Amino acid sequence: MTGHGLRPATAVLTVAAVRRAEAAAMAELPEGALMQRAATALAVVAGSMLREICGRVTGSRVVLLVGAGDNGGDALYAGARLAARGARVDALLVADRHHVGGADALRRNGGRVQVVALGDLVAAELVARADLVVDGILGIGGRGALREPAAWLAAVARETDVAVLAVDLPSGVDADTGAVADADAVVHADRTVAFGCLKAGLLLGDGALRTGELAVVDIGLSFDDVATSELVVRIDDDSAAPLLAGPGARDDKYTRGVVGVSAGSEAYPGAAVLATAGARHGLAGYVRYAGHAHEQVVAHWPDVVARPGRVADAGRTQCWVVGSGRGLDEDARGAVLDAAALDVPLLLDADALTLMADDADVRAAVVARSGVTVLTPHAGEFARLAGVPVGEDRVAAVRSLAADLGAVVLLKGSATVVAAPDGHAYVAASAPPELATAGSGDVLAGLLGSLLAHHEAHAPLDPARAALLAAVAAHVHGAAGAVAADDGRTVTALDVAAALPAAVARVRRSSPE
Ligand SMILES: NC(=O)C1=CN([C@@H]2O[C@H](COP(=O)(O)OP(=O)(O)OC[C@H]3O[C@@H](n4cnc5c(N)ncnc54)[C@H](O)[C@@H]3O)[C@@H](O)[C@H]2O)[C@@H](O)CC1
Ligand SMILES: [K+]
Repeated sequence: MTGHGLRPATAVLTVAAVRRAEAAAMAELPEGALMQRAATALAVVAGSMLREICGRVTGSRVVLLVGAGDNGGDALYAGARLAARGARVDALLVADRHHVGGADALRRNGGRVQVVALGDLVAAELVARADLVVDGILGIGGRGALREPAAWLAAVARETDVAVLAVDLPSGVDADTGAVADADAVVHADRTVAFGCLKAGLLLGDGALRTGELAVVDIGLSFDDVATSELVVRIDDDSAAPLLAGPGARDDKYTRGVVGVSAGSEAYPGAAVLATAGARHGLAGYVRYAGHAHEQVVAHWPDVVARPGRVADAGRTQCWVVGSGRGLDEDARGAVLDAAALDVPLLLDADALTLMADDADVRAAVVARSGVTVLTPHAGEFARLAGVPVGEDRVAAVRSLAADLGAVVLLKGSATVVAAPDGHAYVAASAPPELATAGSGDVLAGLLGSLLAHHEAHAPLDPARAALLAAVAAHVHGAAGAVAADDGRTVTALDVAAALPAAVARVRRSSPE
C-alpha cells in the first residue's frame, strides 16, 4: 500500500519515513522553505494561545527552550515572528550548539538569546514568569531522556504550571513509540503542533499523556512513497464516515448482514446483553444469539433472535462474535471450535482468547482458518497470547502477533492499535477515559462483529479491510463514550451502547461530500 489519500492528520509515520518525505519535499523547494512553513504555523498557534492567556500578543512574555537541532530552529523563527508582533521573547539555549539563522532572525526582531547552564536562576525565573513556554529542545532527532539543563527547565515549567507549546513533539518523548525514558526529564505540553504528519509517540504510551491538545499542520509532505511497514493510519471522523453509510433503498435485513453472537453464560449473562447491545448498532440488519443467556438477551432486546443452542446450528451469518463472558468450559470451547470451522469472519474476545492461549488445539484451529479472524485482546490477554508483554512499542508488538497468528489483532487501550497479518496498521486514539469501565469491551466486540458482518455481506473481507473496520469500530466506540460522558455524566457500558446511534450519526455528519 502507498499513502495515497492520506492527510497529515491521519498519517502516522516513523521517524525514518518522515526524514525521507522531508528530503523529497526539500529537493523541490528553496532552501529553508520547510522550516519557514513549520515556524509560521507554530507562530500562529502560539499567537492564539497568547491571546487566550493574555488577551493579546503585544507585551506578552514568551520563553523559547532551544536545543541543538532543527526543532530549536523552528522555535527560534517562530519566536522571531512573535517578537515582530510585539511579544517579549527570550530564547534559552540548552545545548552546546543551536540554529544560527534562527537565532539571528530572533535578534533582528528584538528578541534576546542567551546560553543557559544548570542552576541558572535568571533562566528559571524567566520560565516561571512566562506567559508561554515554547519547547524546541528536541524533535524527531531526540534520543532518550532530556539532559541538563533542559531537564531542569522542563521541571521548572511543570512545577510552575506555565503554559507550554511543544514543537513537533514534547521533548523527552520517543517519537516512534511514545516511550518516556525518564518521567522527571520530559516536557508536559498543553498543546503540540506536529509538522507534516503524526508520529506514533504523540498518540501512544506515556507520550500521549504529555502531548496535550494536538494540531497537525500541513507543510507539504507527500505520503505516496511511504511503505506499509512505516505507516499507521489514524482513524478520524472523516475516514470512518464512508464505512458507516446507511442502508440503500433496496436493502433488506439479510442484505445488510447477519451477525451471530455467542457470549455470556449462566454465570455472566451481562456480557451477552452488552455484546448484543453493541451488535444491534453496528449496521448489520439481523442479530442472532446462541448461548445460555438467551432469555436475558431477549428480555433486553426483543429484536435479537436468541436461542440456547450451538453456534453450528444457529443458522447462516456473515460473522460470529465469540467470547465475552462465555466461560472456559467444554461448552465454551465447543462454541469457539464450531465458529472457527465456519468460513465467515470470526471475532474472538475475552474468554475465547484465554482458551486460545491455553489450549493448543483451539489455537491451531483458529490459526488454520481460511476466513478472516479478528482478535480483540486487552494488554493482559495480549501477553497470554503472545507469551510476552506488549512492551513499549505497541505498534510493533501488534504487527508481530498479527503476523504470527495470521489474524487481525486489535489491542485495546487508551489508544487502540490494530494490525493485519500483512502489516497494515491503524490507530483509534480519541476515546475518553470513561470507556475504561466493565463491559465496555463486550460492547466493542458486538459492534465490530456487526460491522464486519455488514461489510462481508457486500463484498468478502480481506484482513487489511477487516483491520480498517476494527479501527473504525474502536473510533465509533470512543465517540459513543464521549457522547455518553458529555456534560460530565458518569458512564457505564450500557450507556456506551445506548450512545452508539448518536455516535454513528455524529461521525456520519462529518462525511466529506
Ligand atoms: N527536516 C526538515 O525538513 C524539517 C524539520 N523540522 C524540525 O526539525 C526537527 C528535527 O530536527 P533535527 O534532526 O535537527 O533533530 P532535533 O531538533 O530533534 O535535534 C536532535 C539533536 O539533538 C541532540 N540530542 C538528541 N537527543 C538528545 C538528548 N536526549 N538530550 C540532549 N540532546 C540530544 C543531538 O545532537 C541531535 O542531533 C523536527 O522534529 C522538526 O521540528 C521542521 O523544521 C520542518 C522541516
Ligand atoms: K519539542
